[in-house]
Formats: sequence, C-alpha cells, structure tokens
Amino acid sequence: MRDYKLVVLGAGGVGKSCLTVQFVQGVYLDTYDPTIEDSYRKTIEIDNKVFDLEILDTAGIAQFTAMRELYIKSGMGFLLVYSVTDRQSLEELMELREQVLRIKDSDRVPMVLIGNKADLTNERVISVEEGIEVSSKWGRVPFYETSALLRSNVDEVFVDLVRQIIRNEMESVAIKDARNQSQQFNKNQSPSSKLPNSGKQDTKQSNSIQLPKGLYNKSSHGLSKVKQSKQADENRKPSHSAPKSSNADKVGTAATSQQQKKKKKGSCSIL
Ligand SMILES: Nc1nc2c(ncn2[C@@H]2O[C@H](COP(=O)(O)OP(=O)(O)OP(=O)(O)O)[C@@H](O)[C@H]2O)c(=O)[nH]1
Repeated sequence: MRDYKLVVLGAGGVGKSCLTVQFVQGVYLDTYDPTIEDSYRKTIEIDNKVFDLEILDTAGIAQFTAMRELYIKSGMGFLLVYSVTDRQSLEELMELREQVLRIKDSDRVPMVLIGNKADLTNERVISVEEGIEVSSKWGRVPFYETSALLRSNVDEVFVDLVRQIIRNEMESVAIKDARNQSQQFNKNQSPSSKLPNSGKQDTKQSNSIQLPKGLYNKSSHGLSKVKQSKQADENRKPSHSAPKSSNADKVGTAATSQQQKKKKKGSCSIL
C-alpha cells in the first residue's frame, strides 16, 4: 500500500480543519478553534489501487506557523485553501505557494487551489473567475470551489491531489529509466566497435536513445513524456467545479481516522 503525505495550507479560519474532517470522518464541525497541528489518516481506493493518506492539517494563524518549513519538506502534495469570503486569505496563499516551491525546489509540486465556503453566497468577495485567474497564473493548478458545510467537492480535491502525485511519480520513474537506458547505451559504445568514419552514424544512434530529445519535451515543468504531458495538461485544466452535494464514488474505503498529533483543542466541535 502506498503512503502519501498531504498537507493542508491556508490562512486562519478558511476551513482547513473542516475540509479535512469532512473528508476523513464525514462530519462538519461548525465551531472555530485555531489548529496548531493535527494529523489524520485515511485509506482510499483510486483506480483499483489502495492508498494510505496521512493528512496534516496545519496552523493558519501566525503564532503557530513555526513548523511550516518542516512539514512542507515532508509533504508530497499540498491543498492551498482560501475562503471566498476573505480576500486577505487569497493574498496569503500567494506567499504560501512561493514558500512551497522554494522549499521543494521545484515548479511541478502537486497542488490544488481551493476556494472554500462557497455556500456563503451573500458574503462572497472573491468570484469564481478570480479563482480561475489565479489558477492560470500558477500554471493551471487545478482549482475547485468547495463547501465543507455542504460536503461539496471535498472528496474531489483530495483525489485530484493524489492523482497528481501518482502522475508525478510515474513521470519521475520514466525519466529515471530513460537516463539509465541512455547510460547503459553509452557504456556499450566502446571505441573499438566504431567504424573509422562513423561520426555521423554514432550521433544518429545516440539520438535514438537519448529520450530527452525524441520522446520527451522540455517544458516549464521540466522533462515530461509527451503523451503523459498531454494527459496531464488535460487533467490540469483550471477545472472550476461548482459546489454540489458530492459523493465521489471512487473514494472512501476503510476510512480510518485518528487524530494523531497534539492539538491545542479540537479545531472544531463535532455536531
Ligand atoms: N459556511 C461555511 N463555514 C465554514 C466552512 N468551512 C469552515 N467553516 C467555518 O469556518 C470556521 C473556521 O473553520 P476551520 O476549519 O476551523 O478553519 P481553519 O482554516 O482550520 O482555521 P485554523 O485552524 O485557524 O487554521 C468554523 O467556524 C467553520 O465552521 C464552509 O464550507 N462553509
């Protein structure tokens, strides 16, 4: 079983704990008590494969953010949450994303942009279009509006993130294999096997093995396999998904949740 570490990031009060608890336990918590750090586990099945998720619900308010660097380092995928009722929370996300990219030292970190509290239509200050715009600026990071209250798009954001991690892993393995093949090929090319005038021929042969030229494209996301990359682009369309009562049918086997790490108090009280 694969073990994936997901990290939920965002300003204080945007609904990180509520989204996490809704996903893990299927309950909505409606009182607010700032989180220091909570860890949850959930087993899910995606595409007939079982994944064990460790979800870290992090502190939004400044006093408790000292550990941020550490958990960003260990996280494999990130849920970046703002509230559609709080402009400041979207601004804070810009810095958080920068921090993630800097610490991971990569621009292809699995992440999802989430505008939560979409049910609060009268208090909304950030439009869907604005969310889509941010997602485009971030390189078409998948974007969802959610409501932890209505359990809308809750499963979807977690499943999307896990799929991104799987894709990333597959791409890394493919690149590694290609490198190994290329190295193996170079090793096998002993000078004695070359014809006296074989300069041209050698180049041709090695090009056919050097996958970065033939099979791979160099993009802003680094090397990626053309076919997979297309698929990834498809999936990365700024997929605004309007809130709806959702029950992702591919999610949710053997949901086990436990609050592992200490928390000042429960971030929300269970109804
Ligand atoms: N209407 C509505 N309220 C929500 C939603 N999600 C969370 N809330 C409320 O917003 C408040 C804060 O929610 P939390 O989940 O504790 O927020 P948080 O981001 O974990 O906050 P920190 O722990 O300080 O980082 C609570 O009163 C929730 O009930 C939602 O989707 N809709």
